[in-house]
Amino acid sequence: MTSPLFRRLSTNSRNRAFKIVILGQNGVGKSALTVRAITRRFIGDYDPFLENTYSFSCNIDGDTVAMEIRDTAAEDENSRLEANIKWADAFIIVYSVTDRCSFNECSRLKILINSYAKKPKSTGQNAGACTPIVLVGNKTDCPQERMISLEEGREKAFEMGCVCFNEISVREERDSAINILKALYKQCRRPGRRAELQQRLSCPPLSLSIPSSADDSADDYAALARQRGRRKALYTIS
Ligand SMILES: Nc1nc2c(ncn2[C@@H]2O[C@H](COP(=O)(O)OP(=O)(O)OP(=O)(O)O)[C@@H](O)[C@H]2O)c(=O)[nH]1
Repeated sequence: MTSPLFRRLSTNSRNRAFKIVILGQNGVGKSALTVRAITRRFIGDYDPFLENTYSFSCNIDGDTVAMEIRDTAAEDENSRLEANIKWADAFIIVYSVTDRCSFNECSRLKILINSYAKKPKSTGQNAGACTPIVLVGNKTDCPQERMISLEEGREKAFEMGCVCFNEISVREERDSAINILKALYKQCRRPGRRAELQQRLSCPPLSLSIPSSADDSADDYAALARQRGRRKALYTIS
């Protein structure tokens, strides 16, 4: 990915951009999601060994928001993964709905985030419990190859304490990727939102939300939460 649209960042950048790391097993579409979010384009093939951090800005409800997004490489060794987790403010964990292995990998990544994520300054809480994570099931354009149902994805998001869950097709959908980034930002950076989120995530009931593109799912999600004896989904991003 060498497009001049991208500005590569040094790892010790001091700007105050919102930092997001994309994690997931190889081949799930991390690079595709990153490129789609920044350029709205879908490019078929990406170098699986490249890890890149990109800066860009986007308009969120009239505000220009600076973001840094790190697309991690498939072969990242654990020490690199640890560094990436420590760097981030928030995470997108991606699996492919056509690949059960990639789905199982999400739980391992959540455990690593629990171990390594930045500790919130304001509280002595477990860092992982307060770390905003979005779970994304990609490749919904391959229904014949689907191995993970929407319900399984939602259940996993509950288990992992994710703030959002959505299924998308990076290939087919132009705006889903950027909507996920915006949703994550809104959950974390709006004035007062981060503290509220941390407080709620530190409680046993999980707080979950649905990006605006999945409005229809919000009621289902809330119903699932009630069925499981958990609090109704706390946020619906508009
Ligand atoms: N059908 C389909 N293919 C996709 C989609 N998103 C990505 N792909 C394809 O999946 C393959 C892997 O995509 P990448 O973006 O390189 O995946 P990655 O997770 O970055 O892979 P690594 O760099 O190896 O970790 C490529 O051939 C993409 O074209 C999608 O939504 N639908």
